Parts: sequence; structure tokens; C-alpha cells
Amino acid sequence: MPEPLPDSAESTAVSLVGEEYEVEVGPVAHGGHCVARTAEGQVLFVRHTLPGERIRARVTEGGTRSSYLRADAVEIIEASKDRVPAPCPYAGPGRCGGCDWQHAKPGAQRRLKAEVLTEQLERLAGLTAEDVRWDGTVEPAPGDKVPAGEVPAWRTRVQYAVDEEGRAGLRRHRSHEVEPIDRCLIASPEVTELGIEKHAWPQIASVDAIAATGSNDRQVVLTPRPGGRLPLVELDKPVSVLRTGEKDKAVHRVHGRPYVRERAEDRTWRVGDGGFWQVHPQAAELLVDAVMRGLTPRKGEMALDLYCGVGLFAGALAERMGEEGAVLGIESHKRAVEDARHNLDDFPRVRIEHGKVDAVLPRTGITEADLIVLDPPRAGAGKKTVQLLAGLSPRRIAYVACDPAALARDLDYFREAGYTSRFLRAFDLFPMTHHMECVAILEPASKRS
Ligand SMILES: C[S@@+](CC[C@H](N)C(=O)[O-])C[C@H]1O[C@@H](n2cnc3c(N)ncnc32)[C@H](O)[C@@H]1O
Repeated sequence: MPEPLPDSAESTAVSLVGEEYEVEVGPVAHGGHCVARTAEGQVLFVRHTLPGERIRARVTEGGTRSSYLRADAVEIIEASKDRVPAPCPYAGPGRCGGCDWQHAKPGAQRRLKAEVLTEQLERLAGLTAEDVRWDGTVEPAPGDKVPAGEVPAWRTRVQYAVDEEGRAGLRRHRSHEVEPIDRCLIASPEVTELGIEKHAWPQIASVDAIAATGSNDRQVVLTPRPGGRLPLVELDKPVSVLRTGEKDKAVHRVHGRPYVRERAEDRTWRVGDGGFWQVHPQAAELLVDAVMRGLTPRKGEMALDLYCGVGLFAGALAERMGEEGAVLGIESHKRAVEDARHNLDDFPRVRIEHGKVDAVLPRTGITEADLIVLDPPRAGAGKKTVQLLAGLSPRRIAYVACDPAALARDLDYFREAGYTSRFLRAFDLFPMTHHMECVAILEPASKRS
């Protein structure tokens, strides 16, 4: 007999966790799952399946009164032609939550992501691929083509969780539980070489492993368990070690450099304290190229790089706009601001301001900009920021987005504010997962007509 849901607002709701339903699987949905319906009409979001399959789904979350249930495909009755045996031994119902599409052919993964982007644009913004001038494809990163049955090893940063016994692994889907692993197939060879999985990590809650692209810098950031002391770290390769503070969450140097040096655009980028840098080794170059092709910066222009991290797009813009050009970057992470200033100190007309975009931008007194790049975190920029940006009357805007839902919402705000898409491109910079990266180039709607 199903148990009552302990955390349900509905006192009469009955948990359906563990119940099984034989269902026909419908379309893919944002988040790495597909939509199905029980015979009673209740919506299921099912992982480990593909559109068109007939499966047995086992409920993992939800009850009789839930607006939807989450489930895993535990038996594939009729398989999709896009299905392959998952190359990773840790993928599957109840196992590692890191990848979503281990069981799908690479081309099919990109089609699924394209369907998700299409659906999000349509449902959240009423936009078609034609409206945003997108060719409907998700482009693979060059170099990610691997023989059938193999997996591109792209992840240059991996956050390992550590279980009670000190074993490194990855978190199970929507869980704090750890799936101990011997090796992550999508980790880059340089991360794998560190041998994090081979070591015991007593008193540690998580280990962030970073292998820089284009330099030999390797780093681990350790987060101790409450009251835990740091173990002596001796890894297979020389690494710098940082530690996250228990109370303040500040990052402290244990040994080695407090930063790694990444290479992109023929420059070296210092990234400190485990701060943001694109995870796929080709992402920085690929995104800069897409953004610059879209913006076509001219000598002497004035540009903004918002949510600028360590200054990647600011540097690329400054390089192209020459000595007369000027760039203002805005970034909320203090250490990233210091790094951006350091990385771009050879450009006298680049200024980096510290703080949140919507608070700092009005204070700068800037009333016009020629070009804007914005690369916000997953939540997107939001209506207020979009209105601020449109008010600066840029001739073009490059929106770099890691979440298709936030992109769709913000494109809708931009449309309201008079900016439409000149083109949109989507990139598969997170193979085997449901994530993707998009670049939308916007211009005043008046230009388009
Ligand atoms: C997706 S990263 C982009 C970084 C950079 N453009 C790059 O490609 O390396 C987003 C950045 O925005 C910063 N951030 C988050 N919220 C912010 C806000 N409200 N205002 C300014 N920066 C913010 C984060 O610290 C992070 O560095």
C-alpha cells in the first residue's frame, strides 16, 4: 500500500513512489526527461527513456494529488532507434545524476536539445525558429566526434561528492546520496589523471577538480565536512589546493597558486578561487567566435561586457575595437573582478566594475553603448535588466545563454523593448547531459523591417 506523502501540502495525497506504469513515451522536456501520461491522465516526467519508446516507468517522486510525477524507465519494452547501451557503467535509474542522455546516440542527443529549445522558445515567448533566425540545429563542438560507443571526454572541471566512507563519486539525481565511481567518462583526460577517485577523502564533503586548458595548471578545491580537518593531499599530479571555509564559504589557499591559467584567444586568463570558466575546453573560443561574428565590433566603439567573469568577452572586444574603443565590464564576484582587471591590464580603456549588473549599470552614468554582451547565470537577466540594456540603444546585443528557458523569457522581454533576433545559434558544449549553450544576436526591430 503506498505511503502518505510526508511533505505534501495535500493531507489526503497518497505517495505513488515505487508504483509502476506501462506507458508510451511522448516528447522530450527541458531537464533531461520525456513526458508520458498514466492511464488516469497524470503527467510523468521520465528519465532514462526516449520519445516514442514503450516502457515500464517507476515513480520516484509525487503522489495522487501532485500536478506531475517524476519517474525512471526501469524496463524498455519497445526501444527507440536512437537508443544505445549506456557506455557509462554508473548511468541508469537511481545511479549517477551527472548525465541525462548516456543512452542516446550523439546525433539524437543534439536533436533532443533542439526540440527542447524549440519548445521553450514557443511556449515561453511565442517565438518560432524562423522568428529568431535559428537553423533549428544544435551544433557539436569541433573535436567531439568519437567512434560509436565512446564518449567525448570534455569536462575540464568536475565536482566530486564524497560519501561517509570517504569515497569520491557523483551525486545521484535529485539526491544528496553519492554514487561512488572509479572514473567519469566525460571528465577530460587531464582531470582523470589527477586520480581523485583512487584516493580516500576522509572529513571532506566535496572535491572540485580543475584542469586548465592550454596550461599545465591543475587545482583541487576541498570543502571539509563540518568540523572536519583537511587530509594531507598527495595526488598523482602536482596540483594547487584550495579549501572552502566552513562558515564564510570563502576560499583559502592551502598550497600552490590560488588560481589556474586558462588559454583562449591567444591570451592567458587567470581564474582564481575556482571561479567561473567555461567547462568544455573549446567553449571559450567557440563562444567568442560566435559573439564576435554576430557583433562585428568596429574601431572606436563603446561596448559593455555584463556578467563578465574574468573578462573573456571584454578582452575579445577590446582587441577588435582598437585603442579608441572602450569596454566596461560588470561582475559580481569579487575575485573574478580582480582577475578580470589583471587579465586585461594591457587595455587602458577597459574598466571592470564590481557589483550586480542592475545595481551598477545605472550608477555608471552611461546612457548609450554601441554593443552589449551579456552572459548571465542560469536564472537569466530578467525584465528590469533587459529594459535597462535596451534603453542604451546598442546597435547589437549578444546574449550568451546556458539555459533555454531563461533565454526564451529574456528574448520575450527584449522583443517588448524593441530588440529582435538577427540570428541564434545553439551549441552542444555539454555532451551526454541535457545542457546546451546558445548565442542570440539581437538588433533593433526597426532594422529588421
Ligand atoms: C555564465 S558566467 C559568465 C562569465 C564570462 N562571461 C565567461 O564567459 O567566462 C556568469 C557570471 O556572472 C556573474 N554574476 C552572477 N550574477 C551576477 C549579477 N547579478 N551581476 C553581475 N555578475 C553576476 C557570476 O559571478 C559569473 O562570473
